[in-house]
Amino acid sequence: MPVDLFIENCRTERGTFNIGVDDGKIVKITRGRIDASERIDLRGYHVLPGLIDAHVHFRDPGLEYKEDFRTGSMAAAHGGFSTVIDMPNTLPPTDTASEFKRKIQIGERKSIVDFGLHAGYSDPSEVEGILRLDPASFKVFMDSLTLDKVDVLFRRLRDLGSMVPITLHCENREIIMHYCENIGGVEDPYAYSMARPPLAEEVSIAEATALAYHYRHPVHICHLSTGRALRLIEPFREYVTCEVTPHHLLLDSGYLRRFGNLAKTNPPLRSAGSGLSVGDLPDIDIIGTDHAPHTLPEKKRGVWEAPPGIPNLEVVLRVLLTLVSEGRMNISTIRRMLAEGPARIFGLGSKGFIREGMDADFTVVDLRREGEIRADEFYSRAHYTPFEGFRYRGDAVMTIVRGAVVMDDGEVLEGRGRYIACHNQKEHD
Ligand SMILES: NC(=O)N[C@@H](CC(=O)O)C(=O)O
Ligand SMILES: [Zn+2]
Ligand SMILES: [Zn+2]
Repeated sequence: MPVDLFIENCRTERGTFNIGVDDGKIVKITRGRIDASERIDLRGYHVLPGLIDAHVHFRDPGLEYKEDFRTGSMAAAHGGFSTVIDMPNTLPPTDTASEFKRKIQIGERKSIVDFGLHAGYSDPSEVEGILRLDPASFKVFMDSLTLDKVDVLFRRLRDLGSMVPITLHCENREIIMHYCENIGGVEDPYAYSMARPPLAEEVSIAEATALAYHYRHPVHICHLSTGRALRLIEPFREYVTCEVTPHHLLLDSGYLRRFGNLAKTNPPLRSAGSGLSVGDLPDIDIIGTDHAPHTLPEKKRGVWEAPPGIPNLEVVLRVLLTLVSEGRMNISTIRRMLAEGPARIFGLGSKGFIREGMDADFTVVDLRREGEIRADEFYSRAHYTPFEGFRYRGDAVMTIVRGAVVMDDGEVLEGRGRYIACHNQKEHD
């Protein structure tokens, strides 16, 4: 009985194999041949497990004018991602069981790649109903929620016997408000950065790690922005995982001079030398894009009114592969931080690895393909990036989701993304 698809000459870091795919799953990894209805020859390319971006904001529902599940998932496919995990700060927030269910339906109708969902949190009585819908985590913005409410979430999850992680945006609200008062609305992007100093992140991380340690509950810290923040996490690695974005890894506050609000993001880009660098990657669990699209008119507002956020789905892999081509990074780091790591932390049991029985998700890259990053070529609705003009060497040439090609040679095709139940084995029906 022929399988659906036979993918040959899949070069990976562990050697070159042929892969048999049937019903969306990897059914055979072999050096031999398999009878199949369809064939793809990947000679000359490098094959990664389908990449997973655990930190995207698709703005759907409620803010679709910025991005929606269709445009965001097309940007994901174009950027080489076969799975994303979407954040809950939509309108209304995805912090009730009914809103969570609604977003599953929106995603299954519009997404061309697979997706998980981070739940929001406000009412403790919603937690149990949301848990039944298999969220990747509960996301809390520490710059907008008081600690007593965060403590109630830890207690609720403990009482319900759940080990679903709590994902945190770590900036301390009181420190920010205090620094804002002292700076008083100066119309300069640097002033905005000074109002959200590294100290606000460090204090919030201290709170987060203390809660994780006290409750012995997994905590995932988003978009670390300084080396000091990374060192604060060190003693708590048993319970705490962390993420870095491409902009906090490679850009610094100097970019604000040239890009202004287009480089405005929370936490802010840090001064050269205090941020994170490629040398820190072994101590960091995952790379997340924090794909946070806004419109150009919104970004043209004043420094204090323009919304913070940078769209990175169509930038991150090109930037990382360029580091690989420069010998500053090993391609296995991409596999660890953009596939294995997110799958492990967020319980995507059928994804993250090229193994028999796993979903047939693949990101195919051409390590030699060169080009220049241009926001006007993005599938995202957000046509801006502080990486504008970045000359890259290495790009995604094919994205495969459960055996279906959703991007081929840079062109995004049709696709049917599926909601992925996290932290348990049952497929979401
Ligand atoms: N990172 C940002 O600056 N903005 C994010 C929110 C967030 O991740 O904090 C957004 O949703 O726009
Ligand atoms: Zn955040
Ligand atoms: Zn975010």
